[in-house]
Amino acid sequence: MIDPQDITGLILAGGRGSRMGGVDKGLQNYQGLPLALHALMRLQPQVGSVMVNANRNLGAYESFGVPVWPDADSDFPGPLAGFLAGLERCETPYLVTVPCDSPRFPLDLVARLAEALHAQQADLAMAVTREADGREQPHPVFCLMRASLMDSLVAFMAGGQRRIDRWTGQHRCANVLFEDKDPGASAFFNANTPEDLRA
Ligand SMILES: Nc1nc2c(ncn2[C@@H]2O[C@H](COP(=O)(O)OP(=O)(O)OP(=O)(O)O)[C@@H](O)[C@H]2O)c(=O)[nH]1
Ligand SMILES: [Mg+2]
Repeated sequence: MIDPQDITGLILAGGRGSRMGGVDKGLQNYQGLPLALHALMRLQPQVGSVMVNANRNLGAYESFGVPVWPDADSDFPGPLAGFLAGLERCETPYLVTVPCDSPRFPLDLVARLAEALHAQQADLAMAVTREADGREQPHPVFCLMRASLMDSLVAFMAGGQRRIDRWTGQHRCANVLFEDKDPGASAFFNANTPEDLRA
């Protein structure tokens, strides 16, 4: 069993938001509150502590009352840079990431990832959903990992690589299937465009 207190939660809000016109996606309102604040409110009860990874408007994220860490590199190399920023600051044995733009992710996300990681003695666990055509769709930014993977990630990124699936593929990974009762209202819905936000 993994104690939730041994897990640090990280909200990934460090992207360019280019499909949303280059805005800071985590600060865009959804049902009256910033997207990243929705993520924070959902994640906080599931873990021991939470931090935010952001690269712009750091003061706005700090006003949520949790630590905020930017990427070490300021050239937006992708979500793995956020993983690294989190692992560098993580003081617990586990780190779990969620993106800032999925305000309805499951309330038992972390518990189920932790259960699978423990049961399979894996290094990582990630969420997977089933598409309408039966295919399994991984969601690698919903990822629980051992904090000891930091050295591996440093080496991977130092080699100029940035693809999440390439890195996770180097480790023993537990895939956790979340069945959506209503695929039209998926818990893993994410807002990439202004239209997504209004939907
Ligand atoms: N730290 C960090 N996080 C990133 C970076 N790029 C994307 N992310 C995060 O990874 C998650 C998934 O990325 P996307 O949904 O593609 O978001 P995005 O990159 O801001 O948006 P687009 O520019 O439209 O692709 C989001 O939570 C982003 O904040 C980056 O360069 N650094
Ligand atoms: Mg992107």
